[in-house]
Amino acid sequence: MPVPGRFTIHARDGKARRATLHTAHGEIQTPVFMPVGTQGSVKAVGPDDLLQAGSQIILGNTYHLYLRPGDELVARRGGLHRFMSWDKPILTDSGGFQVFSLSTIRKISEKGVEFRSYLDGSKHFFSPEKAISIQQNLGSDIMMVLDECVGYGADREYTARSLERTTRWARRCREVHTPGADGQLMFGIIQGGFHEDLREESLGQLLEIPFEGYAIGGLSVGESTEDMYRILNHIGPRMPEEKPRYLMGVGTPMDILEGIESGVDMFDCVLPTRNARNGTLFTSQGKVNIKRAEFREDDGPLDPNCQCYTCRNFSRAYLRHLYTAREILSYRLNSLHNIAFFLELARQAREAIEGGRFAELKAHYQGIYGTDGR
Ligand SMILES: Cc1ccc(CCc2c3nc[nH]c3cc3c(=O)[nH]c(N)nc23)cc1
Ligand SMILES: [Zn+2]
Repeated sequence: MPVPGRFTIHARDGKARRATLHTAHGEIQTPVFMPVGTQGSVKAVGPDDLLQAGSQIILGNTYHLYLRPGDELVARRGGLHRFMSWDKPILTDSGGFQVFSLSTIRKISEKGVEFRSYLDGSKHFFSPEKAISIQQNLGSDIMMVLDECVGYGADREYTARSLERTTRWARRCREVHTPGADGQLMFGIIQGGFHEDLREESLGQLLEIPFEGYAIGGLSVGESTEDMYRILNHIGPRMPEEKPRYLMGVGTPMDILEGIESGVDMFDCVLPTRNARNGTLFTSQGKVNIKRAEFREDDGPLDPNCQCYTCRNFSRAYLRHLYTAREILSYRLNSLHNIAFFLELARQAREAIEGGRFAELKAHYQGIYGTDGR
C-alpha cells in the first residue's frame, strides 16, 4: 500500500534525481512537468487528451476556484477530481501569488491578505488557515502554503520582513492540517527574493516545520535568466535531499533542464498552453510560429519526432489555416502538442538521468534552444 508523501530516489546524475513521489491518487515519476489547469481545466484540452499525452499530474488554483464556482460547491460535487473527471494527482496553489498578480486592490497584514475579486470587485480575505481550508475542500493531493511572492525589484529590507511573515503563515498552515491527513500533502514555499542569504534564511526557517515537500517561490517574476539561474543553482542543492523539490512557474524548456540539473524534481508553467494560443509551438527542432507564410503549403507534420495526436494527424498547412481562421480546433491541437512537448522533455530527462546521460541531453537542447530558450 503506497504511503502518500513517500519519495523514493532511484538514480542520480550529478545533482539531478530520478524519483517517485507517492500520492493518494497515484505515483508521480519525477522529474515531472505539470500542466496548469487554473480554473479546473487545462485550457482547450480534455482529461483524455492529457492522459494520452502522458500527463501524470495537473495544477488547480485556489484563488480562481474559490471565486468561481466556489470551493464549497466543488466539495459538495465530490471534490475537484470528480468535478473535472481527473483521477490522477492534482496540486493546487494557495492563491497568494494569484492575489498579487490578478487582484488590483489588496491589503496584506499579519492576519492574511484582503483582496477584491477580479470577477466582480467584491471584497475577500485569505488567511493561511482559509487557504488550506479551500484546498481541503478541493481535495488536492498536494497543497501549497499561503505565501507572499515579493515582486522583482522588491528592496532587501521588505524582502527580509516578508519572508519572516511567509514562514509564520507556513507554520499556521501546518497547524491546521495534520501531516498526511486525508492523504493530502503540504509543501512549504521558499522566498527571499534574489538574495542568496535571505533564501538560505527562508529555507532554514521552513526546515523547522514538517512539510512533505519544498517549493522555490519568487522566481519567474520578470527577472533575467541570469538572476533566476543564480538563485536556482544556489538554493536547489541546499533543499532537503530526501524530499521533493518544486520550482513554481518555471519555465522554458531550457529553464526546466537548468532546474533539473540543480536538483529540482517538479515544474509547472503556463508557456505551453499560453504560447499555443498565439501560435508559438515548441518542437524538437526549435520554436515554430505556425502563422508564418512558409507553412501555407507544408504537408509535413508540425514535429516529425513528436508522437502526439496533432503531429500524427495534421499538416503544418492545416494547423496554419486553423490558426489564421481563428478556429477553436487550433487552440486544442496547438495546446495538445505543446503540452506533449513539455511532457516528452520531462520523460527524456527521466530516461537520461537513469542512463547517466543528462549532461548530453541538456547540451542537445542547448544547441536547439540556446542557453535559456527565450
Ligand atoms: C494553477 C497554478 C498556476 C500557477 C502556479 C504557480 C504560481 C507561482 C508562480 N508562477 C511564476 N512564478 C511563481 C511564483 C510563485 C510563488 O512564489 N508562490 C506561489 N504560491 N505561486 C507562485 C501554481 C498553480
Ligand atoms: Zn506533437
